[in-house]
Amino acid sequence: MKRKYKIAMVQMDTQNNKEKNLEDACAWIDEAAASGAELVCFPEVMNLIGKNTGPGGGREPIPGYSTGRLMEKAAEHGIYIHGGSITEEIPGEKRACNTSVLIGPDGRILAKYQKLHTFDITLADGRPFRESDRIRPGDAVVTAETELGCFGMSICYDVRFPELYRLLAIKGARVLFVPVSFTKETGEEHLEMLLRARAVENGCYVIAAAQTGVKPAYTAYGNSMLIDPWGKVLVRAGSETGVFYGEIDLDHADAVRRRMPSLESRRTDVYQVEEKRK
Ligand SMILES: NC(=O)CC(=O)C(=O)O
Repeated sequence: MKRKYKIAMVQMDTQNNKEKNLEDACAWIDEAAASGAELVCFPEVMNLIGKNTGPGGGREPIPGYSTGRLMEKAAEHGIYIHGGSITEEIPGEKRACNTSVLIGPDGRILAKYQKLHTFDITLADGRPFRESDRIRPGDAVVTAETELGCFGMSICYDVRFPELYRLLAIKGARVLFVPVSFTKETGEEHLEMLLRARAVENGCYVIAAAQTGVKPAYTAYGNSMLIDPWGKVLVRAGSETGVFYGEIDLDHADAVRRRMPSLESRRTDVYQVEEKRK
């Protein structure tokens, strides 16, 4: 297993032309691979936001067109790609899923995760935002064992539910994916705090590649972040698009867990988080 490697987070301003979004994503993958990144990570809804004005449809099966493009790029460069998320067509279902994939260096999908917690809130200006009108929540907690260590999967609003991350850590995760498209208002107040808390309480790296820019329903916060297991913000973007680089060091992650053994000190005789569906 590789203990130290370079990662790339792609901060995107995804809009309503899927083909353009994917062309940009592929160019960023080429750039990241050329600079030595072994894992490239994308934000939530990386391929399309809004009604597609380019060729092709909106929702897709997985594997399908967008994940196929990422799979080709992973195989071409021999790297891992975390595909942020896309809107997944579910056969026979009215609602789609908000779904992440992790793709291995041979171009195959290693793990697929459907967002568990849908973002149903009232926005700062009083408008309701109900992701569950369009998105059916998933029902599985997903980790992926790889040559780069064990990854825990999650998406955006999930970051507000610490039980999920505790379960991911118990299942072996050392690096947590949190692709986001946070609103500017909630991001300014909460995003860094939530990401750092999930990192510290679980002794894990957190990779949060973000959406930026003005979307149909809200302005996205940007601020992609890589956090280390001690809670240190190693890399932080602003509101610009582009590729941001950092390093994962699993020996450092082990050292942090030795220094602060809070996972081991849990009182499972008094309380427990439990995975209900396997
Ligand atoms: N957009 C989201 O899913 C989450 C978000 O903006 C928030 O939790 O705040």
